[in-house]
Amino acid sequence: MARRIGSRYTAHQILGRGSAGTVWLGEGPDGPVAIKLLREDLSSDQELVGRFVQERTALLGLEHPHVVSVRDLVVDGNDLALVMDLVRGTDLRTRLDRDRRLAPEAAVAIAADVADGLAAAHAAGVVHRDVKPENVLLDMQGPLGPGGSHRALLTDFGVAKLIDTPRRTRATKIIGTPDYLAPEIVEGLPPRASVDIYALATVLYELLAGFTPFGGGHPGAVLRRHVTETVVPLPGIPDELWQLLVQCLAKAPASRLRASELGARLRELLPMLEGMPPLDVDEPETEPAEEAADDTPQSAPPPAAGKPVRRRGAVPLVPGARPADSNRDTHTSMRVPAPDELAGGARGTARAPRAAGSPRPGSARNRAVTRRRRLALAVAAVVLAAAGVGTWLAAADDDTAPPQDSGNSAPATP
Ligand SMILES: Nc1ncnc2c1ncn2[C@@H]1O[C@H](COP(=O)(O)OP(=O)(O)OP(=O)(O)O)[C@@H](O)[C@H]1O
Repeated sequence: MARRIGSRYTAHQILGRGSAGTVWLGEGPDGPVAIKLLREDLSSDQELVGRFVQERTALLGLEHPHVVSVRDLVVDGNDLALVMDLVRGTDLRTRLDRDRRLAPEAAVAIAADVADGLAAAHAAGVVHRDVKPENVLLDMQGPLGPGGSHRALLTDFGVAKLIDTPRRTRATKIIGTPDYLAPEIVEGLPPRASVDIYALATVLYELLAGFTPFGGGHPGAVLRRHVTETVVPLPGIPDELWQLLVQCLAKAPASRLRASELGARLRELLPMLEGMPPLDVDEPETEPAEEAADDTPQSAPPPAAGKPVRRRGAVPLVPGARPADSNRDTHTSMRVPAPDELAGGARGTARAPRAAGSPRPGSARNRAVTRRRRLALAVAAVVLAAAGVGTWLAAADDDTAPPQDSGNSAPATP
């Protein structure tokens, strides 16, 4: 059923729902548009409405081929709406759900588009703060790009910032999507442009691998990994691409590339990646939920003991929000962990991509492989002990957990 939004727009049909509201296919004076109608509890918040109006210029000013432009802001009675360019296509999460992994050329082309969009935003002083596949739209009506990829456009600019008002989120709270949160945010520092680079590198890793570098298990474990763990190389990834990922996933924000440079470097890699098939990587084991300590996010239902939890996110962007027809819980709202919580605990760590076909940790097959290796090691121990180097074996005993560097340094190349 059609619905009037302000005096100039009509919303015809729901395109989808997110945690902040519903996106409608609509019509305006200049043709079709997408209208994001914010949830009623948000639109009735006077402080939030004030911020929308204040940020109007920044939100409306962004024009770029890889950014979904906001055309208008409507404040009308109980309605608070963002009127955007309509993108005829799908979002990158839907594409990933369908294909699981993309060929490196297509993945890099999409990431380069997003980097270019970010470069324009950062030049205008706007930090996105919520770069993730859900916020990348693929234009399926335009011409195809490298590797058959569709043009990618970044959407939802400024929305995270607007909703993240001091009253809603005290300084000790983290707002965002755990898998894509830069370590400095986890540590409570204010988000700068480099958080978008970290999030984009996480998205690129996910496009290549089919999972995020630090995701899996309870959101608290995910946040800790961002701060303490080093990204583990993906089997078969070209070295130049890996180095770029590592640089942009650096713990130190200053070590990451700027968006414009990242876009240019990614495009330089495209010819080299032409025709390369998707990487042959299996998803690492998801940790059981009971690893969650006392940092259960607000409003998240307690997971059943021992039951694996879903890989992404926990609770909506705004406490109390529940996407009505979406099964994607993509945001978290948690307190900033204390330093000892971030540093401590091996639980939920030691995730590593496995080459396809290699056994999962803890599986029967893995235990059989482990037994065989232990036997081989025992035999080797006898030989080595005879040679007087038996101590070497003690260090080599744990063959199931890959080495994890908890520092900030870049890992070795694959
Ligand atoms: N400008 C647009 N043109 C076409 N479809 C859009 C547009 N913006 C959003 N959509 C679609 O509307 C749906 C909901 O988008 P929305 O931005 O509200 O949520 P989200 O980003 O998926 O989740 P969240 O807001 O919780 O991060 C998505 O499936 C997206 O594909």
